[in-house]
Amino acid sequence: MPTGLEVRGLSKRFGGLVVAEGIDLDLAPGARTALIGPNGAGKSTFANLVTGILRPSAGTIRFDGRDIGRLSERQRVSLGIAKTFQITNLFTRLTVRENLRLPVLEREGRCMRMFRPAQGDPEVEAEVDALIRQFDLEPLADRPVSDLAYGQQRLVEMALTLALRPRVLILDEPAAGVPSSETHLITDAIEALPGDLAVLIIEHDMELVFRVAASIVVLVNGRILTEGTPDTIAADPEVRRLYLGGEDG
Ligand SMILES: Nc1ncnc2c1ncn2[C@@H]1O[C@H](COP(=O)(O)OP(=O)(O)OP(=O)(O)O)[C@@H](O)[C@H]1O
Repeated sequence: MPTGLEVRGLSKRFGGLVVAEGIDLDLAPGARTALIGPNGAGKSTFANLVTGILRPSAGTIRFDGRDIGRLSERQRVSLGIAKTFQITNLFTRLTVRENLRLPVLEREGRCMRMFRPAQGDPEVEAEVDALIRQFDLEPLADRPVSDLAYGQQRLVEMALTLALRPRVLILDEPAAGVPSSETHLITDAIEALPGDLAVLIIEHDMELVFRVAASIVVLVNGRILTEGTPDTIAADPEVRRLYLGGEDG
């Protein structure tokens, strides 16, 4: 049985506007694939189709061989398909540690415990501590999220998503809005993700993309223009002309 995510012929129309057309994409365990393309190419739409936020007009989405195209977003999360939380989902007045407890408890179906102090639960605390260590957040763990630099807040966002224990992780513009002096935090965090996790990175920062991706898919006008290793993509004249800003770019 095939493992991982297998997308075939995925299409999406908004009225007469075609925003995804016949997209085929596989994400096996351990994949580090970047989805790049100009503004409006359909990258976020693709992510929303995979996570179930949007319904496709045509095509199939399989996970471990099972057709998941009709499952809700929540059902897909419980199977292990997760997209990074947006920063707006962080409780900025709560500490990093307090924020991280929430998805751990949520995953365990123990939301009710939020009404009682959760810090007494050693299993939850051990897991939260491990996430804090993984993302190098130890010195900040007991500070309110609002005290953190933007890049660090984006790390908390990634840690929150990892707390759901996904098998496929979609990072939707993880470096967007992050000052260049903090981009290394994001790159390092992506490089430190579990080796067997399948990761799809949607990102405009080409330095980040070329550092972390093993494979790059170029989307233009809702269609895959080309895909390949970073070296192949960097050398592709059409990609350079259409996306990377010309032959000299
Ligand atoms: N709900 C919607 N209704 C109508 N059109 C939409 C909707 N969502 C997205 N679009 C259109 O779909 C196209 C693809 O948008 P999408 O956000 O997926 O592109 P993108 O590649 O992620 O762009 P960016 O890099 O700017 O985030 C755009 O033309 C956009 O205007």
